[in-house]
Amino acid sequence: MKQLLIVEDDPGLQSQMRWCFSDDVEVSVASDRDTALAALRRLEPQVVTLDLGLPPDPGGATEGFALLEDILRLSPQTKVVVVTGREDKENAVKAVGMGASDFYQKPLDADILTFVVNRAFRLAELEQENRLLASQNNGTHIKGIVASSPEMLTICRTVEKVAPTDVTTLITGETGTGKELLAQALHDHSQRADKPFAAINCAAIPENLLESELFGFEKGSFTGATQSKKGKIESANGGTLFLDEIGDMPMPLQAKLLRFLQERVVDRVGSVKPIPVDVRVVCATHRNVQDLIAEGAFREDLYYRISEITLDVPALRDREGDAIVIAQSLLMSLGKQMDRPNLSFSEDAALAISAYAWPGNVREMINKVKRAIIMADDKRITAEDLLLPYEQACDSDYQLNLRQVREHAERKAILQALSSCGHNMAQASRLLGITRPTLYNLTDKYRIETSTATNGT
Ligand SMILES: Nc1ncnc2c1ncn2[C@@H]1O[C@H](COP(=O)(O)OP(=O)(O)OP(=O)(O)O)[C@@H](O)[C@H]1O
Repeated sequence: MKQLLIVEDDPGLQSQMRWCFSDDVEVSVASDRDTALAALRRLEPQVVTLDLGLPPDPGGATEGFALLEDILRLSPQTKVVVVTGREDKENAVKAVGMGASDFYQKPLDADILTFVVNRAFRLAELEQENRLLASQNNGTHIKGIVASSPEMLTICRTVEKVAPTDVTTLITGETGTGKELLAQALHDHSQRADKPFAAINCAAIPENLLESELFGFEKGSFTGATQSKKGKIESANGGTLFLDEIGDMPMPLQAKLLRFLQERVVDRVGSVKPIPVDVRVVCATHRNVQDLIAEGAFREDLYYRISEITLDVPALRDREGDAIVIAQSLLMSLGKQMDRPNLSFSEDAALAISAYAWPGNVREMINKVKRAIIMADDKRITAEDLLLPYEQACDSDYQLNLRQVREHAERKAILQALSSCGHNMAQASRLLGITRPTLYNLTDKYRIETSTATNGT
């Protein structure tokens, strides 16, 4: 939602100015410097109109200039439109020199004022988009990958280095972390980019069909094989073959794949004539391959073949700062696609996004952002729209104001005390220096689970 703060000490002008703006702008008013600063902190307006002649110096401009400095220091991205008297060009120019984005001269003309203010909103919006794009491009030149965490930027750099080589690469990581995206990036950044990228999900195809899918078959090799068909490996010739969920490949096929990787020829089902194929192989799995080897479900020799280079993609919760930049980028792209382009996250949503553990990683985030775009009542998406638990936001480093800092600290101390004395409420309350009823009130307030605290006497 567009937030406009009007700083004006004349009540008549205040209400005239209020009426200039349509419903899509939320207008608030302040008559002096302190009220204006409080509103700035609370509402974070994108645009402020600032009458330089404020009390205690309504005839001069000292208080107005002091406030202008405060605003630009506290919130440099806020666009300040300075309002001056008709003869007061000098101060207007000085204000712009100090960092105001524009000026407007009295007497009030509704058309000009809305024009100037809307231009300031547009500028604020463009700058916001720019900041977002700059943070997305933060070191990664890989299409589709949004990242700002050092962990992910390192992975992207490795991809850029490894891509031009032909080494067989294994990408591991939880589901939805972007393994397929990275496999595609390895292809796009290689000499093979203009050749096919053929992907196959080894877990999605029934065991009896996987062999012919991968290696192809000759006419008449089984019932229903009315003509010969190339397999995925052959169809990737010259390009890249992406074997997703390689950990789920059945043992007999692992042997056949190993032979292919060693000899670089495929034997179609029902054929005795090996066909040479030139592909670069990239594999991925969300499973722990070492465990599979220990269980006897994966061939160790195949593992060494496919993991000449391994990229271990961290879970979203282990990438500091990535969740919020990816969520912002998804909101922009999905918002446009779904015809709700001007949505933004409320503070509680941003906090909840950073604090949530994202077990389904980016895939889960895509679903939640899509849902929120549909559910949001106005321009601000809340934690509730995202179906994220608000209390988890307390774990975040982002703190909006003192209340939140205090609540965060209180909640953390209670959780620590409870866990250090085995959820014994009496002990925990002594440790915290409060009474047991107070502790119960606080655990209710912060919705802290006390069900294990049955022995709290
Ligand atoms: N860093 C990122 N920036 C933007 N989008 C991302 C990022 N990582 C993943 N995505 C998106 O999230 C979705 C899931 O990614 P992808 O399919 O690559 O994950 P995966 O690890 O291969 O998942 P699975 O193991 O379930 O196959 C895709 O739509 C992808 O575009």
